[in-house]
Amino acid sequence: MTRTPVNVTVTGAAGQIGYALLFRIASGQLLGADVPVSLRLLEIPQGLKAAEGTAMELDDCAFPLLRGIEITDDANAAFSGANVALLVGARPRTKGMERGDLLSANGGIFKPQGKAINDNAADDIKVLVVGNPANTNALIAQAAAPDVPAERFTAMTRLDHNRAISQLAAKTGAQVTDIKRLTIWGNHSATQYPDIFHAEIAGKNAAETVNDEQWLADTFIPTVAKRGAAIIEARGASSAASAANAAIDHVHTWINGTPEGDWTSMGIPSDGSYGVPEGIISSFPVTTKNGAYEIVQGLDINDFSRARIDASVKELTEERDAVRELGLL
Ligand SMILES: NC(=O)c1ccc[n+]([C@@H]2O[C@H](COP(=O)([O-])OP(=O)(O)OC[C@H]3O[C@@H](n4cnc5c(N)ncnc54)[C@H](O)[C@@H]3O)[C@@H](O)[C@H]2O)c1
Ligand SMILES: O=C(O)C[C@H](O)C(=O)O
Repeated sequence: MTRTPVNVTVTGAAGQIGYALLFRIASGQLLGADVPVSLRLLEIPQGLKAAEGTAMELDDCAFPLLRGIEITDDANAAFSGANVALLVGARPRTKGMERGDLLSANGGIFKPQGKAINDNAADDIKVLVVGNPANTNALIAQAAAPDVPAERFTAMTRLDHNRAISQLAAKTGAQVTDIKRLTIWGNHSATQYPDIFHAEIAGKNAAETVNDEQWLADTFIPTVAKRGAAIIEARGASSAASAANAAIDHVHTWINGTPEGDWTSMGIPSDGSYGVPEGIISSFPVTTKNGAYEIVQGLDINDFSRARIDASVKELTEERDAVRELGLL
């Protein structure tokens, strides 16, 4: 039986994340080895030629699942019939620039794109915002798409999740595959809180296994939370291949489900769980099944965690208030 291709729209397709992402989508790693895909690449006019070059390379791979590539600078065309939208195109943070500075620079991009999704995407559209500040950009896009269920707009904290697993594995000598139930709470920013109190390493509680609150507070949390800045410092450019990898993981898990006994982290519109104000897009522990996600409920939040979740959520409410004042909500 021939399956109808899934339409995947990627914005910022000519950028460095786009370059690391598109070949993996076309090869089947986003949706599955038996799912044909049709790509829509959205760029600004100056990016179109480079996007065409990437499309030539995609053709040259002769990917069996790739059924078409359209390149455009028109958001309405790019999101027409989109089933999955990866909103990557944005201005990346450069050396010394704080993420808060990016709000007004990037906010203007996500409002029209949210409207274009509202007006043109398929009914089952799933949106992942990667472009920073990802949580608040997702909120702006979601607010501009009143006809799309709010929960379809998500922001990427999977890179933080993967970074935290890798750091914890290195500290304990475990394999990354031994680590389960880790959570990123809050914003994709330096205030995020990687929580290991409910995590497990080979079935044992991670915080008890580490048993070193000073390492947790002074090394683990800042290393994970400031990893994006450390990569910029080292590479002179923000993370690209690891960000593309996390975007693949995020969408793949959303569609295909979390493994039994594990969960993942996603930036999603809060329903008020864990005292996070309803509506802001904050990272939570979630399980996924049949293309839908649910917040993991009933976790005990100790004082150490509470203070850090609250600090990141406070930053998110301030970002929301700032974009509201800019007329972006
Ligand atoms: N959430 C995360 O974990 C995470 C991780 C890494 C990077 N990022 C963010 O991802 C974004 C992209 O990073 P990059 O390194 O690929 O940047 P890049 O500058 O290499 O590419 C961005 C691309 O977006 C395009 N673009 C700009 N405005 C656009 C618009 N309105 N419509 C369509 N395309 C547009 C640009 O022309 C450019 O080609 C940045 O905001 C970066 O900070 C997020
Ligand atoms: O922090 C940044 O701007 C880069 C990116 O979000 C990252 O986490 O690598």
